[in-house]
Formats: sequence, structure tokens, C-alpha cells
Amino acid sequence: MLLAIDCGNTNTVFSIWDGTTFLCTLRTSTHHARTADAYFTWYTTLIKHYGIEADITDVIISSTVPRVVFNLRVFADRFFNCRPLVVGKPECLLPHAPRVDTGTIVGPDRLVNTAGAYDRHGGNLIVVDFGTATTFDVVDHDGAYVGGVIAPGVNLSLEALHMAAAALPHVDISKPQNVVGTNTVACMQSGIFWGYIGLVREICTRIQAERDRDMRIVATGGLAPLFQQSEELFDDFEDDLTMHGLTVIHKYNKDNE
Ligand SMILES: Nc1ncnc2c1ncn2[C@@H]1O[C@H](COP(=O)(O)OP(=O)(O)O)[C@@H](O)[C@H]1O
Ligand SMILES: CC(C)(COP(=O)(O)O)[C@@H](O)C(=O)NCCC(=O)O
Ligand SMILES: [K+]
Repeated sequence: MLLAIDCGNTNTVFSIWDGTTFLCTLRTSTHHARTADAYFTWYTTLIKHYGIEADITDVIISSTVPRVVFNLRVFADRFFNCRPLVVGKPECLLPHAPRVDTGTIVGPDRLVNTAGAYDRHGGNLIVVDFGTATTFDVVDHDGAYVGGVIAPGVNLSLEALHMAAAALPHVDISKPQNVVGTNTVACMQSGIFWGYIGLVREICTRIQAERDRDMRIVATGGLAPLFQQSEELFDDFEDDLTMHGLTVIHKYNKDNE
């Protein structure tokens, strides 16, 4: 069985793939100082709680935080006796090499989303991932990542307002009733919510115009449904896109060993 690990700047997600389905998905905050032993304690507690019997033989890691990889490697080696595949490292093959400026290190999450989305939908895609940052990944006709857009994430934007302005509180995102807010919280939610609707729509329209073609827009990340409910910005929403991409890259490496 495969243990797929996706470390974002905010959250780290573990999923167990039995070759057909994901048996479970476990989530913790990303913290570079967490030790291999701490990962194992957390992991075993939860799979016991869910009554899952998993015989992990392989581990694949995608991490936007380079410092966490060391402890995750130790975790894989010590508890599963395996050498993990780490997306972005030279020994981890990709189904399609990215075409970007020389010397650019593309976020591994973006390479994984590209592989997952191409496997499900074919080429000419825009993948929108609502994480710490909101990323737009452009997938060419042949499945290669060819660039994209990085925008501040929804929660990051709200947090930035709170951090920088003494009178602005911490608020959670939600869809405001009106554009014109009649209290501070409603004003902030309106700025972020409607501003984000505009950001997503404008960026996708401009990518399609720049590339002179229609492209399927695939969204992932917990906040995508909030925006989709309001405006139908995306053709598809796939919560498990990054995890699916990890299984695709793992299989590709197995098949090409
Ligand atoms: N369903 C949700 N509702 C509200 N906030 C969410 C939801 N899912 C994720 N978030 C928040 O969105 C931000 C990005 O989360 P996540 O997608 O895990 O980011 P990353 O992959 O960069 O670690 C975090 O601040 C997280 O708390
Ligand atoms: C843009 C990102 C910060 C997004 O990370 P996330 O929101 O998933 O934590 C990450 O993909 C990254 O660090 N990228 C490196 C630069 C690039 O992709 O061009
Ligand atoms: K992400």
C-alpha cells in the first residue's frame, strides 16, 4: 500500500492508497520541527481509531516546505523500511517535464496537481488550488506544466488586513449577503470574497486569451466550493486532486523502474 503525503505551507495531509481507493485521509498542521516519532504516534493513533489495517510498502512525498522533508524521510525509513519518493528530486520521474525558465524550481504541489489533472482530463487545463497561496497551473496539450499564476491565499489576505490595520479584527471567510457591508466584518468579507471572484475570473479569462484556446478549469482546495456555489467559476471541483496526482506519479515511477 502507498502512503501519499502532501505538505502545504499550512497543512500536511496523509492518505493511504490501496491501489483502488483511498482508505483514509489524515490532516495535521505543517510544522518543520515535528519528528519522525511524532508523525508515527499521530499516524498510528488515527488509523487505529478508524480501524484501518494498512501494510505500507511505499511512501511518496510532495512538500512546499523543504525543511519538513528530512523528518518525513526518517519516518518512512524507520517505520516502513522504505525510501520515499520525493517529488521535485531528480530521482523522482515526472510523466511530463515542466517547460519553464531555466533554474526555476516549480512548487512540487503544482507538478502533482498537473499530473493528477492531466490523468483525469487530458491537456489544456487551468488547475486552481486554494491553499496558503492560490495557484493557477497551466497544463499544456501534452500534459506539461508550462507556468501559471501565484496569488495570495484567501486566509492569508484576510490575515494580512488584520495584521496590518490596528482596527481590523480576525475574520473568517464567508459569502456576504451584499457587496456593500454595513459593519467592519461584512466590509472585510466583501472585499475578499468579491475581490477573489474577480481575481479568479480575470486570471482564467486572461490565460485563455493569452493561449488563444478554451481550457478546462479544474479547482481543488477546501475553499473552492464556497466560490463555486456563488458563480460557477470552474468546470470541475476535485477535493482529492493532489492525492490523485501523487498516485499517478508513484505509478509512473514504478512502471519505469
Ligand atoms: N473548508 C475550509 N473552510 C475554511 N477554510 C479552509 C477550508 N479548507 C482549508 N481552509 C483554510 O485554507 C487555508 C489553506 O489550507 P490548505 O489547503 O490546507 O493549504 P496548504 O495546502 O497550503 O497547506 C488554510 O488557512 C486552511 O485553514
Ligand atoms: C506557490 C506555493 C507557495 C503554493 O504552496 P501552498 O499554498 O500549497 O502551500 C508553492 O507551490 C511554492 O512554494 N512554489 C514555488 C514557486 C513556484 O511554484 O514557481
Ligand atoms: K496546496
